[in-house]
Amino acid sequence: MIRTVNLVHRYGDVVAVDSVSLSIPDGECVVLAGANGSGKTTLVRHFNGLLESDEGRVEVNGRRVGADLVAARTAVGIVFQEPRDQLVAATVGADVAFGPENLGLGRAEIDRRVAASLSAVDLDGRKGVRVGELSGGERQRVAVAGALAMEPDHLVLDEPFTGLDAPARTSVVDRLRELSASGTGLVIVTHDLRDVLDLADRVVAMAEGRVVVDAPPDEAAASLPAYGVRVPDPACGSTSAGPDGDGSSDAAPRDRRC
Ligand SMILES: Nc1ncnc2c1ncn2[C@@H]1O[C@H](COP(=O)(O)OP(=O)(O)OP(=O)(O)O)[C@@H](O)[C@H]1O
Repeated sequence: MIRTVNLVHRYGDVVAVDSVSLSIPDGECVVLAGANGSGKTTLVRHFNGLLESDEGRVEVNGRRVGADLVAARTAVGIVFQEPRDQLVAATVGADVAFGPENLGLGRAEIDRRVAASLSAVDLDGRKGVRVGELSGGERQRVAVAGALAMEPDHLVLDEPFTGLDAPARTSVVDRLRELSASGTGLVIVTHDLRDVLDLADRVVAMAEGRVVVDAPPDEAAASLPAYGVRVPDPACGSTSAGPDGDGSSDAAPRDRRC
């Protein structure tokens, strides 16, 4: 369980997260939506202690995050927007092994985790491949595998579809669907719900640092465009976004999907 209580984060005069209280039970798939700058990334960086709060607190499994960072980072894995920046080793296998090695696990356990994590993202047998030879979608999946190798209760993905073409997006969504079905909690950060709405148990939307929507997807969908969040068009072939979103690219044919 991830829990924030009246969490406030400021960057100088900017209140990026403004008194957010949120509980995310184990196993739940939450889509965290909102326009650019609404505070999503800042909020999730608190989930495993990458930032310190100005006010309020964050707990993971009932413990304050700052009191046990290793426990928080083991329970909550985060994959950021640009996976290229997160791959730390030369080969796929070495990269995925990096986290478990830092936990001080034995070789057999590390090898088991690497194999299971690569299998979960459909990259079985690719551990010897050099990271530089991977496509964008494959790099994203290696980043997810690296987080999975920590065997987290919750996997947080910040804009996991940025820069991916349609087949790569589909591949990542398929993997996320399987992970969710196998019990891993997911928090998917996005300003575009087209790929993920049907995965979600719950949609939380932010605007100006506050939670403005917290509801099941069917209920949430109608109010999201007003907060700059693209939602799938039931007629298929177009999307809608409010004035605060980046709906300017909606008309681009390459961006359309059903
Ligand atoms: N390192 C930083 N220094 C100063 N201001 C920041 C910093 N990071 C974010 N901000 C500001 O905090 C607010 C929230 O930003 P944040 O990145 O958390 O929002 P977001 O919803 O994740 O946006 P995006 O979708 O663009 O990543 C914005 O006003 C942003 O400009």
